[in-house]
Formats: sequence, structure tokens, C-alpha cells
Amino acid sequence: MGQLLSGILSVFSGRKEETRVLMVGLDYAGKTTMLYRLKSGAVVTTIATIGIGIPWRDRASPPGLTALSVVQYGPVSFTVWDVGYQSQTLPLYRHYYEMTSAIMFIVDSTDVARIDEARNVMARVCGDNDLRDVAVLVFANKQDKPDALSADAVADRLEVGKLMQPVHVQAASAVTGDGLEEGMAWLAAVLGEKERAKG
Ligand SMILES: Nc1nc2c(ncn2[C@@H]2O[C@H](COP(=O)(O)OP(=O)(O)OP(=O)(O)O)[C@@H](O)[C@H]2O)c(=O)[nH]1
Ligand SMILES: [Mg+2]
Repeated sequence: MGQLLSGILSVFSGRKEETRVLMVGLDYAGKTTMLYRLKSGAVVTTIATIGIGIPWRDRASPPGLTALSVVQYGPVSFTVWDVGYQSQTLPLYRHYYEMTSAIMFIVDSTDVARIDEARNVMARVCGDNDLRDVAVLVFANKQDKPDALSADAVADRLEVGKLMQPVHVQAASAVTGDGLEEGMAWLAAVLGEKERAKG
């Protein structure tokens, strides 16, 4: 527990603003695999892995929080929340929306049978007024598999054009690491742009 707390303090101290990223996607999409790959792959460097079920401010963590981890990409430090997906806990996601700067939506590009369900979850999350100013990075994951839909096809099926947020659909594989750097670069650029616009 002491270690856990010092981990939290080392991450939050000396930082004016935290870049919070909420990782969303259906079960089996590859969220946790992606988080580990982002943390340990050559593309990005981990500062700290904090743990499970951390309270955010004075709130208790809603059920389904699986992992929280800090990922450094260039000058940008992302605190990525990997929340488990269960349709009945979808309304609880809003507990994470406060101060969230980006949504990372992970899609299993081979799971054509559930892509409409994925679209509905994304539309519901991104339709929340608290998230109207976030950036949305979609990883069309599992591109290493031969039956994967292309990123363009995933973008089509998810109807990303209907979202009000800036969105980028990135072909990726959490297993090979392909596409991760490109996706994070897009996110860092968009968030950097927003910072500059704020002054
Ligand atoms: N081939 C391939 N398999 C992947 C990829 N990403 C994830 N997987 C596999 O897909 C399965 C599910 O991955 P998880 O990372 O556990 O999925 P999740 O989104 O965290 O699922 P929940 O925690 O249930 O919400 C695992 O067997 C992974 O190894 C990928 O890019 N390519
Ligand atoms: Mg998981």
C-alpha cells in the first residue's frame, strides 16, 4: 500500500495538469493488451504503473476499473484508464469523464458480428456532453490477423464522421505494436494544439 501511494504521488507531483485518457472498448477488443504494449513496447516508456481501483479525487472508483498506467509519449504524459466493459456498467463510465482529455477506443477489427455494438458504445460515450471537447483515437486493433477489417472499413462501420470530436482511426496491432506510435503521435499533436489554443 505504501508503495502504491508513493507511486501515485510521484506521478502527480510537479505536474500542473494531468492528461487523462479513458480507454474504452468491448470486452476482448484488446484494451489491456494495448495498455501493456503502450507501456512496455519500444514505442513508449512507462513512468509508473499505479494499480487497481484507485479513487479519483474524492470519488470511489466505480466497479470495472482494471488498470491505470502512465505512458510517456514525447513531451506528453498520458494517464490511461483501462475500464472493463460490461453493458450494465456503461452508465458508470461517466465517473471517469471529468478532466478526461482523450478517449482511446479499441476495436477488434476481426469481430464483425459485434461492430454495431462497438459503434453504439462509442456513440453513447462520445455523445456525453462532458466529453464534447476530447480527442478520440480509435485503434482498429488486431490488424495482424488476416480477417481484419481495414481501418477505413472500421471507420465506416463505426460512423466516426457523425462524432462531434476530432477523431482518428488508426490501423494497429497490440500484439506486434504496429500503428501504436502513429496513433499516439496523432493524440499528442491534437492535445498539443488544444494546449496552444488555450494559451
Ligand atoms: N492477434 C491479436 N490478438 C490480440 C490483439 N490484441 C489483443 N489480442 C488478444 O485478444 C484477447 C483479448 O485481449 P484483452 O486485451 O484481454 O481485451 P480487453 O479489451 O482488455 O478485454 P476486457 O478486459 O474483457 O474488456 C487476448 O487473447 C489478446 O491476446 C492483437 O492486436 N492481435
Ligand atoms: Mg482488459
